[in-house]
Amino acid sequence: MADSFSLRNVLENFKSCLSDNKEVYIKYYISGWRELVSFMNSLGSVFSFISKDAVSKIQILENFLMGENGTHYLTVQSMVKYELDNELVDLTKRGSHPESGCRTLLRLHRALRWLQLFLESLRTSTEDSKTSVMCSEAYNASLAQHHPWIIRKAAGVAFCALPGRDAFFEVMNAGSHQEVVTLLGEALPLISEVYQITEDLYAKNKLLDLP
Ligand SMILES: CCCCCCCCCCCCC/C=C/[C@@H](O)[C@H](COP(=O)(O)O)NC(=O)CCCCCCCCCCCCCCC
Repeated sequence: MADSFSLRNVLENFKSCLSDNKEVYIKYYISGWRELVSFMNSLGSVFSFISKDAVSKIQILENFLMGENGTHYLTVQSMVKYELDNELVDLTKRGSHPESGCRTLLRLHRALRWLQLFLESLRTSTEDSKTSVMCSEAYNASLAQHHPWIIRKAAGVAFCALPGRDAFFEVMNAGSHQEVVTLLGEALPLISEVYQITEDLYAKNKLLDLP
């Protein structure tokens, strides 16, 4: 539910993501994204084209996880191995597997980089920092490179509708400004670790440019 969002829940999910041997559980990865999407929805309908796309990607992964081959989708590592071994991924151009788990997760993975940059700049921001500026800088340094002009344009319009820094800290629902900053300091290393493990795995398997 939109009004039950708390930054703490996001943190909990990303914490639960990592197994003892540093594999990434898809279940918690997508729960983390669901939390973030519910947060974004509470910010207003200008963001709905973004949340629709995120939800559809979360749903694709959830369907794999719940489906008959679900055991192969327990972790990002097992998914990559299973889909590659069974030639279930379109590697160079879109073909018979336009919605593979690998390419779908890659889209969220790139968005996780945006999140990491955005949260880091929120954490270190000062009273006169603007959320819209922090958000678009994080976007330009990450996701934007993968988006066509029209999406970049629409994203830019949406960013202008972001609440100011004070209100933003408020809706994160994690206590005082100082408490939010502390929590961000705890959350970021976890998010970064999940990001880096996925990035290395995708790089090793040459999956970073999946169509
Ligand atoms: C709170 C501010 C929200 C700003 C969100 C920044 C991300 C902007 C992304 C714009 C994406 C526009 C939608 C369309 C995307 C697709 O074209 C594109 C490519 O997909 P395709 O290869 O299947 O065609 N899709 C993507 O790149 C995946 C985008 C997933 C975006 C997820 C964003 C969730 C944001 C959650 C915000 C939470 C704020 C956190 C503060 C505590």
